[in-house]
Amino acid sequence: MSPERFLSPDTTSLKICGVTLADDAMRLTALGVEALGANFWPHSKRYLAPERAAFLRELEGRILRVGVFVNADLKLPARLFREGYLDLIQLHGDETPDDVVRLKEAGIPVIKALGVRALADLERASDFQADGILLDAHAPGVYGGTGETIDWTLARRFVEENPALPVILAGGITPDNAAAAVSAVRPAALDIASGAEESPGVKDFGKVAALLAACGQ
Ligand SMILES: O=C(O)c1ccccc1NCC(=O)[C@H](O)[C@H](O)COP(=O)(O)O
Repeated sequence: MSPERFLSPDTTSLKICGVTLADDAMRLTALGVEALGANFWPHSKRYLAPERAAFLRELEGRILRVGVFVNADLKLPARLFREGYLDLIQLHGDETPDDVVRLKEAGIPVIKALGVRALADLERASDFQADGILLDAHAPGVYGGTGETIDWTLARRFVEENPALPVILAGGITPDNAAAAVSAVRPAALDIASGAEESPGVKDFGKVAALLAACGQ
């Protein structure tokens, strides 16, 4: 799976975020999940230390491997991309438009996450020359993985007003509301952490199967 295919608006792809275990990554791949997220922010409940991430290299070409970073020194995502751990970088903190440009100039595909409370938060999207924008709950200090939903009406309007911009919808998506999220927002992808796990960093494959079905797979 290439970043371009994952971000294509033709269908809604599924990204399961916060993977910490090699076995979970293999099972997601075997089930045909398009993308997994590995969280390299040390304060996350789903933190994956780079020295424990070797399993990601074995999955090259079989599932899109997305690295989640929060206010990191950009040398870390650049190194993990260059060394074949990752296919796409997700900046999920207070990164600037220049941070995105620096990674893009190094040939690294990037998506930028925005915490959404109101229309003004969405207006920041045009500052970033990212390959896609991820809309998540606004979560000061925690940054993500909260299980809180965002206003899907605002998200749908954002998708309609930016037809050339891949939009990934996150925040509080579960097997119970995923199909409704797809039909209300029609994003390029759904991104799910807490709604796909039995405990932080440990995936629940009954939930994953239901989420795949909700995305029409
Ligand atoms: O999941 C985390 O712990 C996390 C912490 C800090 C930044 C980002 C984080 N997760 C990134 C994701 O892409 C999640 O899928 C997204 O925030 C949605 O989470 P959830 O509402 O639990 O599905």
